Amino acid sequence: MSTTPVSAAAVVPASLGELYRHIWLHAQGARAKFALALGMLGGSQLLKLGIPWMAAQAINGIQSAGRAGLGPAAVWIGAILAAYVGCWSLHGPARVMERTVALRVRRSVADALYGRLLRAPLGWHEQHHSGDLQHRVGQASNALFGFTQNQFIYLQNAINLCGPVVALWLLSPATSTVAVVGLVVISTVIVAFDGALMKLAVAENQAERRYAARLLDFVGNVSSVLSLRLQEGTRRLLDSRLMAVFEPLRRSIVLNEWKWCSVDLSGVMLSWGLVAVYVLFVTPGVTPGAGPAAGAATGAVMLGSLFMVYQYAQQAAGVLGTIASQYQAVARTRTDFASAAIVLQAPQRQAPVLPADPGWRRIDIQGLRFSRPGAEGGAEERGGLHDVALSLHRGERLALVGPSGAGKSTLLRALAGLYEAKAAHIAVDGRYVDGARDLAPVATLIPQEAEIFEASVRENITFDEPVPEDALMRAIHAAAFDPVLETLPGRLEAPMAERGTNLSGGQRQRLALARGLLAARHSSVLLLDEPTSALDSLTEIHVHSRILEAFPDACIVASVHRLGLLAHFDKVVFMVAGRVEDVGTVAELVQRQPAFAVMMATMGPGAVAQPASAEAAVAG
Ligand SMILES: Nc1ncnc2c1ncn2[C@@H]1O[C@H](COP(=O)(O)OP(=O)(O)OP(=O)(O)O)[C@@H](O)[C@H]1O
Repeated sequence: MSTTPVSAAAVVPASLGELYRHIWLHAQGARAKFALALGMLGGSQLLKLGIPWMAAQAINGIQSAGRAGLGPAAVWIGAILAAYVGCWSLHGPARVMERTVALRVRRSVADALYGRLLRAPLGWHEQHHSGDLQHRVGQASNALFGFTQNQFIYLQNAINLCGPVVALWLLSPATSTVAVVGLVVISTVIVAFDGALMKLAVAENQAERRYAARLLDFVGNVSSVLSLRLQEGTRRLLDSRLMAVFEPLRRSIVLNEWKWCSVDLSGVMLSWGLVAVYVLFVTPGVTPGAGPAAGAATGAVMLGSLFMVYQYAQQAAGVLGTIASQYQAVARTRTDFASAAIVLQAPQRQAPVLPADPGWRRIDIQGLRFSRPGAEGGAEERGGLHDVALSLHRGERLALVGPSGAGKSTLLRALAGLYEAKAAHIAVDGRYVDGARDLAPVATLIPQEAEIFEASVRENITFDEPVPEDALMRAIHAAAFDPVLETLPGRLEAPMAERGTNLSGGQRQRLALARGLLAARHSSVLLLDEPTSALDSLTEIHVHSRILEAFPDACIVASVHRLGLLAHFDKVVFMVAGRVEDVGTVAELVQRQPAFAVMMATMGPGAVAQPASAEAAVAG
């Protein structure tokens, strides 16, 4: 997990077009099913639109013919029931199909975002909090999932809005015109409210991610919080982050009430206004489909027709409420999905260029340069690599030595392709490989961090990849985890606690090392970034001999702090401030590099540390 601050990049809500583009993209394999579902849902809604008209026929029939109208009315009522059955036989299966596609979309989005995170360079990850990124992946995939499975609502709203307007037009163009004007005015008000609400939602999402990231930091590092008695301090910090979420939330709560009040009042005014327009301006008895012109003779308004106008007016006004609520949900979806933008725009590591040739004998790296994002070109460029040159020979063991911060881990990460080098010339067996800047295809980096997951020992090592049992046992042996395994009930199936808290620090590191060595079994370059730092000196020497034994033909490049280990290495690569100062045997470097000589004198085999000279060595 990175400890750099949460990214606070501005978020622009995703457009509707973008949402639909992503649905289309991620519904691959089920696009026809999705289109069919939408067609069926539309059909069901259109069928439903005819129901008020059928009801009007039944009521008008009874009003005109009295008891004699009961028979035809019963037929219309039967038709209404049949229409409902028809609606459901389309709607039900279509909803199941629509939601199934939504599940597929969610899976595909979550996988695509995770994939992009995995292809982003490590340097990019170091600038983004893992809790923030995790929140973004969950929020964006859930947002698109919800949007996909709610298409029926949007379709239903569109039809319910247009349908009554068309029906009213057939009944009375004047009423329909008033309805359209009213709907446009109310929609404008809704859009204005939601524009403001969306801005608040962006601020709320950002604050929410900062809160989630901090919570993850504290819960994930609970042992430091408890042992350093940081309970109160962490509670205060978390509370302040939560209050930052509440600030935009409180404002949107108030704005929301204003919005709903306006929508509700204007809806009621619209539906009764339409009934009034119909009664005042439409001549009774000329209503199309109103049945016998009994009303025309008396000048009375036909009840069924009035009921129909009221129903359609209610439907149009009622749908506004639904649209207002859906529009708000869509606005939220646009904002939530936009939180994936950082992941979608993350730089992606180049595909490996170096051929994964297992037969190489010598690799020469020259002019390797790396800059940390944001640090490029500074007068005192910190944390970079400067024109590093290194030759790797098959079967050779190289120890990277240098004061803390010299760039040993940075070099190993750049060689493994986790950091993207700005420039490098790589030649394999004397042949320059155009475009190659790292050794990723032939190398495996085993990191220092012993990240243990809540899973069995086997799962922690293999990550559920099918692996031959003997390869697994060889990796466990090389990492010297076998004596620990003997003591675990259930052995390979023994459960590990989150972060491996049921193991000692050194045991955790050996378990993680076994995972690394298994992953490296086909690699010809092994990059070790102090994966044995938590072991006591004797165990560390023991583990190193086993690793060298297990990889006799590989080139091993290891960052070494305990200089007692140097006897296991052929050469020392001495680094200071991001540069390789010298390469040679221990004896040669003691002669040529005074700083190295001081380190050997104070920390080498048999040395007794002298604080003054140790300081000189660290100052490098
Ligand atoms: N994520 C980062 N962002 C910015 N600077 C960093 C980052 N990681 C390391 N650095 C800087 O890069 C330089 C080299 O760090 P690196 O970890 O490679 O040193 P090292 O030689 O491996 O040190 P150590 O022996 O203490 O592990 C240091 O100045 C360090 O502060």
